[in-house]
Amino acid sequence: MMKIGILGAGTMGAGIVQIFAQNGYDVVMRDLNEEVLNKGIKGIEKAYSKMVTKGKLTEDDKIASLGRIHPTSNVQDLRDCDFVIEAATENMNVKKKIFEELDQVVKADAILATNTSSLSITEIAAVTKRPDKIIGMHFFNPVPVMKLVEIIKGIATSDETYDTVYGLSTKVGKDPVKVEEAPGFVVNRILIPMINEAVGILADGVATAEDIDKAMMLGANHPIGPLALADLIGNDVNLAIMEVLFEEFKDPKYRPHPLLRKMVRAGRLGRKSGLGFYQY
Ligand SMILES: CC(=O)CC(=O)SCCNC(=O)CCNC(=O)[C@H](O)C(C)(C)COP(=O)(O)OP(=O)(O)OC[C@H]1O[C@@H](n2cnc3c(N)ncnc32)[C@H](O)[C@@H]1OP(=O)(O)O
Ligand SMILES: NC(=O)C1=CN([C@@H]2O[C@H](COP(=O)(O)OP(=O)(O)OC[C@H]3O[C@@H](n4cnc5c(N)ncnc54)[C@H](O)[C@@H]3O)[C@@H](O)[C@H]2O)C=CC1
Repeated sequence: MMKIGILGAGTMGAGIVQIFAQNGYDVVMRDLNEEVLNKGIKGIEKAYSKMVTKGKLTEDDKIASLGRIHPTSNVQDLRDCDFVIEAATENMNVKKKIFEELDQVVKADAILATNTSSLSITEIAAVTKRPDKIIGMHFFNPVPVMKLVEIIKGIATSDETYDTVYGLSTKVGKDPVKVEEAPGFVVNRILIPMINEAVGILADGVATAEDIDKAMMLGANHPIGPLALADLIGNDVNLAIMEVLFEEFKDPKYRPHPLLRKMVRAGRLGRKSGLGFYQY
C-alpha cells in the first residue's frame, strides 16, 4: 500500500489525512508547528468519534486509523512517501517554495499533487525536475463528505500520473472528473464568482446576510447559502481565488469585491477564525 504524505494540517489537509488514514493508508502529516498539528489531530479525532456514534465506524477502526497518522513539522519525514498531497496556503510563491523543497526531499519516483483551488499546475511543476509527476488533486470542503475530486493535468503531466491519481481517488471513496488546466478549474470558476456576487449584494444593502442565504437555499435549492459557504471555505481562500481569476483572465467580471478584501484585512476569515459573515 502506498505511503501518503500530506502538507498542511488546516481545513483541507486535516480532512484529506482523515480519509486516507480511514481507508488504511499510513499518512505523514506535515505542518509548520505543533500547535497546528495538534489542532488538526483533534479535529480528526472528533470527526471519527462522531462517525462511531453514528455507527459508520467501529471504535477499533477509529483507534487503528488514528494510529496510522504520523504528525511532524520536519519535511525530511516525507522522504520515503510514494505520494504527497500539498494542501498549504493558496499562494503561488508559497507553493513554489514547497515544491522545490519536496522535489529535493521526496524520492524521485513519487507523485507530488497539489490541492490548489485555482493556481497553475504547470507553473508549480516548472520548479521541479519531475513535471510529469506533478498534478492537481482538488478535494472539496468538507473533504470526508464531498464526493468530487477534480484531477487537473498540467502541460507535462503524464497519463500514468493521471491514472494513479484516478485510482487513489476512487480508493478513498471519491468520484473524480478530468480537468484540463485553466484558472479556477471547473467548480471554483462558477462557485467563487457567485460568492463574490453575494458579497456585493450584501454590500449594496439589498438584503441581510441571513436573507441572501435563505434566498439561495429556498430559491435555488443550495444546501447552504453563499455567505455561509464563504465562511466554510475561508475568506482568505475566496479572495485568493478571485485574485487568480482576475489576474489570469484580465476580465473585470472577476474583480474581487472590496468588502471581501476588507473582511480578510480584518481577519474575518469565517469558521476557522471564529468570525466571518457569521459568528461561530
Ligand atoms: C474552495 C474550493 O477550492 C472548493 C470547495 O471546496 S468549494 C465548497 C464546496 N462545498 C460545498 O459546497 C458544501 C455545501 N454545504 C453542504 O453540502 C452541507 O452544508 C454540509 C455537507 C457541509 C453540511 O451538511 P449538514 O446536513 O448541514 O450538516 P451535518 O448533518 O453536520 O453533515 C452532513 C453529513 O456529513 C457528515 N459529516 C460532516 N462533517 C464530517 C466530517 N468532518 N467527517 C465525517 N463526516 C462528516 C455528518 O456526520 C452528516 O452525516 P449523516 O448525513 O450520516 O448524518
Ligand atoms: N478551504 C477550502 O474550502 C478549500 C481549500 N482548498 C485549497 O487547499 C489549500 C489549503 O487550504 P485550507 O486548508 O483552506 O487552508 P488553511 O489556512 O486552513 O491551512 C493551510 C495550512 O498550511 C500550513 N502551511 C503553510 N505553509 C506550509 C508549509 N510550507 N508546509 C506545511 N504546511 C504549511 C499552514 O500552517 C496551515 O495550517 C489551498 O491551496 C486552498 O486553496 C481546496 C479546496 C477547498
